[in-house]
Amino acid sequence: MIKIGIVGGTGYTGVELLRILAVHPEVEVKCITSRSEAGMPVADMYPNLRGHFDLAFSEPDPEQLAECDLVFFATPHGVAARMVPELMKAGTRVVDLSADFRLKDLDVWAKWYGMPHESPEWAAKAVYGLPEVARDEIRKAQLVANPGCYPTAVQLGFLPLLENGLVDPSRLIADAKSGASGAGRQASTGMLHGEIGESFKTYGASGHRHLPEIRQGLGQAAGTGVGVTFVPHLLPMIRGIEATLYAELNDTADFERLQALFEERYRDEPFVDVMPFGSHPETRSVRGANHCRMALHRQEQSNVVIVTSVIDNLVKGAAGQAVQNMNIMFGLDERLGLNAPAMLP
Ligand SMILES: NC(=O)C1=CN([C@@H]2O[C@H](COP(=O)(O)OP(=O)(O)OC[C@H]3O[C@@H](n4cnc5c(N)ncnc54)[C@H](OP(=O)(O)O)[C@@H]3O)[C@@H](O)[C@H]2O)C=CC1
Ligand SMILES: CC(=O)N[C@@H](CCC(=O)OP(=O)(O)O)C(=O)O
Repeated sequence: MIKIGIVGGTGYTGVELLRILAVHPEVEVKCITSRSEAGMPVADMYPNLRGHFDLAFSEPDPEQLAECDLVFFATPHGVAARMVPELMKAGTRVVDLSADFRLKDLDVWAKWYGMPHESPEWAAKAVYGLPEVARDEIRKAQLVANPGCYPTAVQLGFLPLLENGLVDPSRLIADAKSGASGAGRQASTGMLHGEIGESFKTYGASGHRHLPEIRQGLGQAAGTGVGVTFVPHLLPMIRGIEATLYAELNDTADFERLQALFEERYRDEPFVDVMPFGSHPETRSVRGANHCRMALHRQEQSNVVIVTSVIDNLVKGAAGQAVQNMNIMFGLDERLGLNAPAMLP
């Protein structure tokens, strides 16, 4: 059994990790940390986990964490950068759900996250954990930077177009919407039901910290710098991201082969579903599931290809993708613990 530690077990992504790991046949969760709830049985706080975990939350203890085979960090930015070097020295493997190890340019990281990076050495060595791009590197990695939620939905939708040089990489648009769980569990006025219910708004339209992450990933796929306009929106729902992506085709004749190209690109990917041309993927079709569903569209007399891409921000956008990465790192079937279809309605 793989011995697992989770730092930040009381947050939304932490409890989602527990929900997935509760039915994973190859893992044993050894410690789940929370500073504010240390001593409280996990199942008292999260009754959905009654009967699955006997553990109580504990203070983060570097020695106890170093005894694990793999530690997930489900913590705010900055925590993993501080704690990871010691775990690396102990030979423990890490999947970090925060953004600490996602960006290779640490000046850019410091600008967006408002602090200097505390572990430049490991930021350089970390593997960006988008399995559909970096499966072989993830297999060998000691430290995996789990992608952000918006960057997952956006990159998966654009990748086939950019990898094949079919669109103008300088004029990409990602219009993305998220449910409120994307902001985490800590209380804030802006996230009260009374503030976001019956309403819909953009935020971060002049710049969001996922923009440099999206640029980095798409730039690698295109083999050149990309120009992306990324605008996030907050939806009055709990889970889910929908990203509507726009790109200008270099040659409209290519349109005919786009559907086949997308199907071929993702044919062997267990968690990417290319739906029939013109479909409208819904967030509820991936709710609680590790899938990204996408579809292609074209409007009459237009050279713009539209890709709509949906994920559950807490699953393929966070905890599910983290478990997928763990499965790859330990040579397991990638789908273990992640086979459940979405909940409908
Ligand atoms: N929510 C989402 O959809 C997504 C989130 N992420 C990222 O995953 C990470 C976790 O997100 P989320 O679960 O939403 O966050 P939450 O705010 O819901 O939870 C944060 C957790 O971290 C713990 N924590 C906070 N500060 C520290 C610290 N200094 N040392 C140790 N533990 C700490 C908290 O417990 P306590 O304070 O009691 O120790 C809590 O358990 C974030 O970096 C987030 O950006 C990534 C993709 C999607
Ligand atoms: C709705 C909402 O607030 N979403 C969050 C999503 C970001 C997130 O989860 O952070 P990571 O970079 O760790 O992925 C936001 O826009 O800040």
